[in-house]
Amino acid sequence: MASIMGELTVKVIEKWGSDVKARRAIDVNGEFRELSADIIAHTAFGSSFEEGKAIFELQQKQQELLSKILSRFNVPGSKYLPTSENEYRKKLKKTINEGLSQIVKKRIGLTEVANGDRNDNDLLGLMLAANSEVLDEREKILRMGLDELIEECKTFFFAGHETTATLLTFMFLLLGTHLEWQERLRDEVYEACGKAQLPTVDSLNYLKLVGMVMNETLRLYPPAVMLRREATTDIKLGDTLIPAGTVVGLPILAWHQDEQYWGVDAKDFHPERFEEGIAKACKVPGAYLPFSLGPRNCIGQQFAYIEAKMVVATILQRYRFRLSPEYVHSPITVLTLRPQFGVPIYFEELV
Ligand code: HEM
Repeated sequence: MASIMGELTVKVIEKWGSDVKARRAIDVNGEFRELSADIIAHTAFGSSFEEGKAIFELQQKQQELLSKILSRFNVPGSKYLPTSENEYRKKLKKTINEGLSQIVKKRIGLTEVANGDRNDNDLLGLMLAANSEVLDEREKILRMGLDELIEECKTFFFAGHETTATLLTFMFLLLGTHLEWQERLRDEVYEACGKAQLPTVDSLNYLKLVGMVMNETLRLYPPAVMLRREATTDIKLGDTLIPAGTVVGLPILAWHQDEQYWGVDAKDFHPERFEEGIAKACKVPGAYLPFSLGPRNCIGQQFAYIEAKMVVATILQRYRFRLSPEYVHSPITVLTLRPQFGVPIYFEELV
């Protein structure tokens, strides 16, 4: 999986060649969104990645539409009216489900007829393998149907694509303005991974400074700025009663930048705070939750760490970079956080 991440990153870098030579700025937000979509399509669907990516692109349209709907006042029941927007929404959903259903059915067919011709190491293969093992009565009940498998594929793309792209984008914004940190990270990458060869998962484990900058980026720019939880029973929090059925918003971004938890430099880029790990960085460790906490926390956290380290290390090996003066700072939330006007970066090839 990690080698695919590295190979896809190199492909993207090669595509930048003419812009770099002509000293044109590159919007890394667009590039990282495409790269993370490619990575998740390959790791989720293996050899069927092209079909998977086409479906993911439709899912992206669905996300943008949902964000638009959520940001305006909606009359209850209006989603059932035969408006052109509602028709488009339904059509998108149908096309996505049919496309994914075909990929899954094709793979089930391959699994049954030609064992040697399938790739079980991708996410879909692993899900199908786990799904076909019926060990006892309890597991039989847990088996997923086609609809559930399709929903899982959609969740993985939705949850694992924009989020990692946001992390990478803001990391480049910060490293493109804190050039001394960029140099420190590059030295670390050279030492752990060498100057030219693709980093391995083992070598990524030695990238402590890269990990600190990643944690600090997720603190300042958490891709999920707000989480919601519904109280299933009446709950007392201090003196406040939260009645069952109440939806409570958890303001992650506000907690991540609160001086009472982080100190007076709460709004500044200061990766050293993570030198001794996450638990020691904050006065209240539960106030740092870019991946949420508890039983529904992020299942893809390690995947995201490996992906981000691989992309950053591969680029640092080859390029020095700085933020373009054209950059306009205006982060917005379109379900996840993103820079409204992109992040233009000038790259310079290292010889
Ligand atoms: C920097 C990258 C990422 C961030 C910041 C992030 C953040 C989160 C957060 C905050 C949640 C909890 C949502 C909630 O409770 O409402 C979540 C859930 C989830 N994430 Fe991630 N995520 C990232 C990358 C990924 C990746 C790469 C994958 C998949 C490969 C992934 C898969 C999931 C899934 C499947 C869930 C739902 C878990 C459940 O409901 O049980 N995430 N993520």
